[in-house]
Amino acid sequence: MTIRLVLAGCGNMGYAMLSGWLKSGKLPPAAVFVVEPNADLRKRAEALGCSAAADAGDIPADAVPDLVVIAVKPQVIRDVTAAYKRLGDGRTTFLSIAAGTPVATFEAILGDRAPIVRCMPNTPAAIGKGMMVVFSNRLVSDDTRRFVADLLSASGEVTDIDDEGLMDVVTAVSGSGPAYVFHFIEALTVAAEKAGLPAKTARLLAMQTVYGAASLAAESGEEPGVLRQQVTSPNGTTAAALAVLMGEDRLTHLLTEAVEAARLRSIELGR
Ligand SMILES: NC(=O)C1=CN([C@@H]2O[C@H](COP(=O)(O)OP(=O)(O)OC[C@H]3O[C@@H](n4cnc5c(N)ncnc54)[C@H](OP(=O)(O)O)[C@@H]3O)[C@@H](O)[C@H]2O)C=CC1
Ligand SMILES: O=C(O)[C@@H]1CCC=N1
Repeated sequence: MTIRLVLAGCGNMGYAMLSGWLKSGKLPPAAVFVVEPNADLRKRAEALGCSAAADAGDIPADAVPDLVVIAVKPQVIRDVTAAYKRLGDGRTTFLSIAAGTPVATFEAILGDRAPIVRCMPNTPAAIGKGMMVVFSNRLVSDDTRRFVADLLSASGEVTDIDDEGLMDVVTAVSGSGPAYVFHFIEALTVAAEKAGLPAKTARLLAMQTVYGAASLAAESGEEPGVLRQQVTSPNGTTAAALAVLMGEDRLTHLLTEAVEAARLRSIELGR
């Protein structure tokens, strides 16, 4: 079958996206060629029905994929991208998910004919519940934008931005954000255990509470603040807890600091 998509890097995020695409049926596994040096990760991709190789040099020489997805660490991005220079003649679109790395870095390597899309996904993409934020260079045609948006929509919500400078804060909010929520689950579990619940029950309550609350916020169409007030009886238990979290805007300050730390790191990674 014709290779339509090359995935360079099938680690945490590359695999999450690949799984979402294949599950949706938008892409047949046989149309995907994975380049990944780690043998175990190659096997994992092959188990999905994709072809895989350790090196970009193993891609059939006559292959002209619609899309090359660059899903490697920002630290190796230049070397990895250079291996695909032959595909920079305008027929193949490049989609990078690397934190920090600007479109200009790819343009400098691939030349001035390559359509380049920069996307910031997150790991819930693996189950079709990701958040994908997309910035495209001027060579990406409307047709290609639609094609990429359709593919990415298999992984969850897709939104465009036209100011690339905002990608660092996007990364700090939705790219890294699932880790903040996972840590919240961990922290609530610890608090529940410290207050006397058995470990298994503590974990179940923390997990289902976050899942249920996020689902209610997404599905009810109600503002989070209104939903919060619906839980908070006057002078009740929730009010007592919220006085700790919201007093002096504690949690908001903490998250503002965390997002700023991630944003600054994203800028550093792009240098
Ligand atoms: N994880 C996340 O939640 C998110 C990650 N991202 C971005 O996604 C990118 C990948 O991150 P993540 O998946 O977490 O990282 P991983 O380390 O899990 O995956 C990257 C994979 O690329 C492999 N690799 C190294 N060199 C090459 C090469 N020359 N060709 C092909 N593959 C290669 C690595 O192998 P080896 O380990 O052997 O070097 C590794 O398996 C990063 O740029 C990150 O900023 C974006 C949004 C969210
Ligand atoms: O931690 C990181 O750098 C990557 C980018 C966003 C999520 N993970």
